[in-house]
Amino acid sequence: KLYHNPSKLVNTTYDYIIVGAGAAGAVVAARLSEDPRISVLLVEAGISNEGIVPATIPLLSLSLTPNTILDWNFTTTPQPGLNNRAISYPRGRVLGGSTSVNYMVYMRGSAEDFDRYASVTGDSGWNWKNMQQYAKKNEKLVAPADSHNMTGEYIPSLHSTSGAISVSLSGNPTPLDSRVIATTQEFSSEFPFNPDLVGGNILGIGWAFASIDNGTRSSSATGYLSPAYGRPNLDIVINAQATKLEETGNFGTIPSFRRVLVAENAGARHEIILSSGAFGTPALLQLSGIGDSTELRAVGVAPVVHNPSVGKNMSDHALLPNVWNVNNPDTYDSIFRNPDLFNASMAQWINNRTGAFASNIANQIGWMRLPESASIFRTVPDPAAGPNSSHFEMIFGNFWLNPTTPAPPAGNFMSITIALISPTSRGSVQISSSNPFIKPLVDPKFLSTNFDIFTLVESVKISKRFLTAKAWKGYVRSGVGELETVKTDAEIEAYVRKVTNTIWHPVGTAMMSAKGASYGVVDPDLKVKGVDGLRVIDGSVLPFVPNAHTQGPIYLIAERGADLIKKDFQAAICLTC
Ligand SMILES: Cc1cc2nc3c(=O)[nH]c(=O)nc-3n(C[C@H](O)[C@H](O)[C@H](O)COP(=O)(O)OP(=O)(O)OC[C@H]3O[C@@H](n4cnc5c(N)ncnc54)[C@H](O)[C@@H]3O)c2cc1C
Repeated sequence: KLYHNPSKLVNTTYDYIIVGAGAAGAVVAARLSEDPRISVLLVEAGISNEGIVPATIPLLSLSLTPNTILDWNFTTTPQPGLNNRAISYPRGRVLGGSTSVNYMVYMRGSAEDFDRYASVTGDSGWNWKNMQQYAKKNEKLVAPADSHNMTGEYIPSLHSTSGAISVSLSGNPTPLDSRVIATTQEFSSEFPFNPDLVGGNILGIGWAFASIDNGTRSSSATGYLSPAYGRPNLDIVINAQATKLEETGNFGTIPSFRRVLVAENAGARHEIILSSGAFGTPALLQLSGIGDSTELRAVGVAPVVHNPSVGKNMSDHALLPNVWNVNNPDTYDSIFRNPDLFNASMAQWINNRTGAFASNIANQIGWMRLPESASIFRTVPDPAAGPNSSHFEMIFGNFWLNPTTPAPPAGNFMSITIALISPTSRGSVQISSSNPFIKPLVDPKFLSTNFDIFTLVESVKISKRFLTAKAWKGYVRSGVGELETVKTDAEIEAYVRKVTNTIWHPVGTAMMSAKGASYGVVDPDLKVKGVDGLRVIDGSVLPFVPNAHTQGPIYLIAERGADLIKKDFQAAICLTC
């Protein structure tokens, strides 16, 4: 049952309470409630996704954040690496969490990402091979909105057609498509074509998948929660911000936390699962006395469990929007600017779910490495997950793809927006008050290392080289702003620091580590270290940001997390059976 107000909840005790209905929380709620013996409460601070039409139209995802009712509206602390700019940092606050407002690019990560998670946690269950069973439960490959023949754009055997989230190739061709692919042929050694970006081998440029079903967003709310709504053992409460977890006793010498404050007190017989995302989860742990004791005392929170790793180790993909003027009116800029074209695109989408509105931001993306001879490797070890993982991503947008700077009133554009995939900067999320309604300080420490700035500087030169292929002759006119004029490394660095922002993929703030490790927040089974009755299942457990837009890997983590809980539940009831 869906409750709109936490004070109306009839039950106050459940087997499991999940805090946060985003990518991960929705998966866990749906999977646990498949078992009719398990009662589940899913608590979500935001509103329902039902009836929010722009959130269903893929291209309008650009309008959903920042600073809307669907967004937590975080802002970073001033970032020295970005000339002290404080940048807005959207997070979904709605059923489906950030999957209801995101740009829908869908990947799983590189095989090496998951193998590294397995090796740093000492749990082979996180390795790529084992995680493919969860990829199968998550992905449902469907036809693109325009039903075009997909031959050559993907490898069918790498995909699942039976999972919960609908995934498709772009259903709207753009003038960039043939040019990007022709460049992979002309410059095949530097920019090789990748025949399928989802299968774990991510290097190269290929066709992008998106969580889109028949021209409509597929989110954790539509893919996981909607089919579970009628279950009598699942309650969902929205407009309900959890403000604190309460200590309920102890298990041996360690404290138990099985109650959560959501207007009323709600208690869990088995566990509370924090799925509040990379900002919400560490904040809730800290508000509940789990964190660095000195830092907690400084803001008036009584420490219960000293764990200095809570809120630390944040990593994210910094985003560098490189935009060029092009000689073609057929870019999305025209649609956004011209009410007649906008209305025609909307009418087409309403009529048959096709056209520009049925697609997301990019039809092709590329995953690139710095050359092995790059001078940075003389002083810095390669931070990538392995030799088949990337240092940066190229996102090819048929428009002004710069989320933080509005497009000018005239002109047509293309973007090669760069995401820094293997950053070495690490930031933090830290409450500044014991008041749960005061937002935590979010400090990603963007571009605070030599490796990060080196990589983005090189990526500008590499992107410019990409556009020297024959396919772009007569198409690209000039770089926008300083992009056109910067030449020396110092000039490019100044440009990078001026325009870089984020692609909103924060992870690591409640990172998992091996059992018994002296750092980390959760064990490999996602249970909070030094605490009984509490797990974290969301992006915050990932120790390194993956080679992917993060929803896919987080869906997979959540599928396995739900499996781990179900096994423990079975074991617990068998003690008494
Ligand atoms: C604008 C934007 C664009 C993006 N584009 C892409 C993309 O194209 N492809 C991709 O793969 N990824 C993308 N991402 C990232 C991706 O969506 C996230 O990595 C993923 O959704 C994170 O999953 P999560 O479960 O950790 O957190 P979330 O999905 O953010 O869910 C956390 C949930 O917890 C709720 N919550 C938080 N605190 C509390 C509390 N105290 N009480 C109750 N509820 C609480 C939140 O409201 C939210 O619903 C994008 C993100 C954003 C913001």
